[in-house]
Formats: sequence, structure tokens, C-alpha cells
Amino acid sequence: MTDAERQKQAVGQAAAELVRNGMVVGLGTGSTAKWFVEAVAARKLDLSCVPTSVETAHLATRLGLRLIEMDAVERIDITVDGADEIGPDLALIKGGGGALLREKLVWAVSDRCVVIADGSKHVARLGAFPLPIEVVPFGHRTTAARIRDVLHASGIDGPLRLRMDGSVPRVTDNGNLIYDAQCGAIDDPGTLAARLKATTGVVEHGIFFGMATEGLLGTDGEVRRLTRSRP
Ligand SMILES: O=C(CO)[C@H](O)[C@H](O)COP(=O)(O)O
Repeated sequence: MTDAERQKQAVGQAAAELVRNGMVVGLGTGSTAKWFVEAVAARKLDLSCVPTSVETAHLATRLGLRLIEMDAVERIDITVDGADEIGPDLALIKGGGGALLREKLVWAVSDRCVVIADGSKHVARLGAFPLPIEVVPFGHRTTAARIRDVLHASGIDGPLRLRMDGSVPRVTDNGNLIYDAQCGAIDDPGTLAARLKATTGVVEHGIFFGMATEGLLGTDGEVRRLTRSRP
């Protein structure tokens, strides 16, 4: 196992210890969240779980976790999920795995949102990882043109690429498409998030700003707890 994988395992297991019997739990998506799902299933607690993707739903079902519909709950006690970048004040880029929309819907109703990651994901400034933006398929090229304008207005000139699966566009669990924006550096994630959200045709973007309540970061030999300085 690589060092990074060991760190993912450690943070997944540490996060599983935060879960209590009877809780409603949001299950994240990706290779780090997978460690959490496995560790929480191994605890054999009585839980109701809301998965953030079809992939995670399959994994959780295979491991014997009880799934419930998102609309069957008003609040989720705790959600644990990975990230592609963790910046200052727990601002995140998510969606590398394409599950950003369901992830954000689940995070939005969670009392506790715990982001887990190996140490390589911790950055001084967001933006090296391409920012995923989910758009409706109808007229997506015209939406992409509006996204480019928004990025330019934020001083970002990097390429914007339609995510592909080989020769065809990648379709999300929600039937949408994803554009990845090479931002380089995102100086003001809150403003960019608001501008993207207001763009016609954009369903959601991968900036998770002010959403994570805490983080668990893998380092060599220990799990470091990250907190937010602003509420
Ligand atoms: O946001 C995500 C999926 O949409 C993932 O949490 C993110 O891509 C991190 O994945 P991994 O743990 O495999 O590095």
C-alpha cells in the first residue's frame, strides 16, 4: 500500500469512530470515502445511510449498510466525504469523481460535514486541481461560453474542458455533463462560487465554501484534525 493510501485508510477509520448508533449518515464518494464506508460498515451499528452516488450506494449495499432515500430525512447527523483540494478555512474543491451535485445536496442538510483526505490534498490556495462544473446537457456549449465569461471576470484564463469518457461526454448520475475549469489559482472562492451558481445552465460547481465543519488529514503516522476559523 502507498503512503497516500495508508493515510486515506487512517482518516477513513478515524472518521468512522465519530459515528454513533442510530445516526443518519451521509456517505461520500471516492477512494478516500470508500475507506470510511468500509470502516463504518465494519462497526455493525444501527444506521440509516444516504449515499452521494450510485457507486457508493452499490458499495454500501454490498457491505450491508441500510440505505434510505434522501427525501426520507430532513437532517443528516454526519456526512463524511473526500475532497480534491482542501484550502484555507476548509474551502474545498470537490467533484473529481463527478458526484459533486449529490454530494452538495447531502452536505447541505448535514449537521456535521467531515472532510477526509491524505496530506497531498491540503493546499495554501485552491485552484491547481481543475474545478468541476456540472451543467445541463441542453445547450451545454452555450453554457460553457457563459462559464468562460464568469471565469474571465474572476481573472481566470485557463482552459475549460468537457469531461469525456473516451470518445463520449461523461454523464453524471443526474444525467448532466461536467466541464473542468483549469483555474490555476482561485483567490476568492466565495465570489467565484456565487458567480458560477448564478450562471444559466450551471447546475452546480465543485467549490464547497463554508460547508465543511471539520477535517481529518492524513500525515505520516498520525491523523491531523482541521478546524474552521470562521463560522
Ligand atoms: O468529490 C469527490 C467525488 O465527486 C471526491 O470526494 C474527490 O474527488 C476525492 O476523491 P478521492 O478520495 O478518490 O481522491
